Amino acid sequence: MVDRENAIEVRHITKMFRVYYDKGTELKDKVLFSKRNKYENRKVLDDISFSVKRGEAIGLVGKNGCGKSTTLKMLTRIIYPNSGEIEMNGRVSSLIELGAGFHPDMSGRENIYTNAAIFGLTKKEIDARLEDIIAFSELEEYIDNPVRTYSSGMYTRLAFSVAINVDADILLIDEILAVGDANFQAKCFNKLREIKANGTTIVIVSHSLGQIEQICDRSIWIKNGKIAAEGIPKNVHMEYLDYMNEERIEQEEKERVRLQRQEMKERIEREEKERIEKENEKKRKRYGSGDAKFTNVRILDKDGNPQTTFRTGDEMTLDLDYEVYKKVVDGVFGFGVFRNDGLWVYGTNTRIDRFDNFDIEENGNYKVKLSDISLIPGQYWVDVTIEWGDGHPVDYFKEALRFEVVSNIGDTGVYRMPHDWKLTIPVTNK
Ligand SMILES: Nc1ncnc2c1ncn2[C@@H]1O[C@H](COP(=O)(O)OP(=O)(O)OP(=O)(O)O)[C@@H](O)[C@H]1O
Repeated sequence: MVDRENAIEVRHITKMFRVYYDKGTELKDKVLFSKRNKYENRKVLDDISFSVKRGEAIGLVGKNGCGKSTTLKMLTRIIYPNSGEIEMNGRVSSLIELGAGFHPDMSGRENIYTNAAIFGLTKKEIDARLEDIIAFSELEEYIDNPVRTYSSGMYTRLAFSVAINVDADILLIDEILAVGDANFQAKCFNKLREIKANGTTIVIVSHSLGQIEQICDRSIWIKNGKIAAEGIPKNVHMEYLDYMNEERIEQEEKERVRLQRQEMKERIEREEKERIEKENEKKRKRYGSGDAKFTNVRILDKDGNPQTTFRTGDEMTLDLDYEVYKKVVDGVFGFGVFRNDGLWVYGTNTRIDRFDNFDIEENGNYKVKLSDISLIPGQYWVDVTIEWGDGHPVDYFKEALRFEVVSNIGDTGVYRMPHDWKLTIPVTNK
């Protein structure tokens, strides 16, 4: 011990635990990951040093899993650090694993003797304080029954009574004040203050910051394996609570970002699905046996130039190249015109137009001249087709061409019906 004033000296301790990976439950995961490294070494405490003066009471605080109990277990020598040193100056009594030394078949009284003996008390010393121990435990009626017949509360009461009556120099307590009923808790709490007043060194791990503030002179906050702060409990706890609050806000922020990312992922997936659907839709716009196919399709004006805008009454020509991959017997060429709202305006083919039967054997071209497109202004689609004689499609090319009709006349409907007015009333040109 470097400083005789110190009851506890912890110097540069590091503690690692092996954390085992979950290999997954499915056979596939087990096979895939069978050779994977099965664990990693997790550093729970990273080069921690602190000391506790004789008669001083300190509290260890920090969020779940930060290593408070691990520290206490190392002080009790239930476990050992991977590196660093711990020195304890005095007899240690620990309220960590309550009643760990109890024998279930022995009575409460017998267990008091064996347990107190472990703490180093002689039979005489135990005799002297037996009544106090039994009285504190409130187990007078049951003290000669085997402890296996005790409820967990009774068990805890007995263990606590022994541990605080063995006159230890150093008392290590892990969340002990959270056990037992409220009355017993209050009794333990008062007893601890009494023990402290008598000069016992105390180290407490508790989630109840209030309890630590009432008993301890100092708090040590452990965070990410290091000591984040130490000092007057109230001040350390304030800092710790601020941090926890910030972390909670950060968690909420993280959760918000996670939700946003999920939404974005879902949107991308939805858009991709829509894109695929559109693609399929496009594919559906062209179907047939594929024995022949349109290769180049366009609309020409009356001068033979490609054009997509026409006036009502203009001339237009559909100019369609096709390739043949397999002879189409009794082939039929056709076309249909649709307004962009889907209205079928017109349709015909070479069979309807009484062509003699012909086979489509070689690459070629066909043209359809529409000498007077008497359509009302709007957008129009043209479907072009190659079919077998029985009407089955070879290449049905839906919406292969688009054109627009413009006019400044202003009549309405689908197509301009040729018409003559004969007025019987006199008309005056103004
Ligand atoms: N025997 C062990 N093997 C593997 N990991 C362990 C072992 N004991 C503790 N740990 C891990 O070490 C870390 C610290 O545990 P410890 O019990 O010391 O935390 P704590 O601060 O007391 O938490 P709590 O407030 O929840 O009691 C945790 O992540 C825990 O899972």
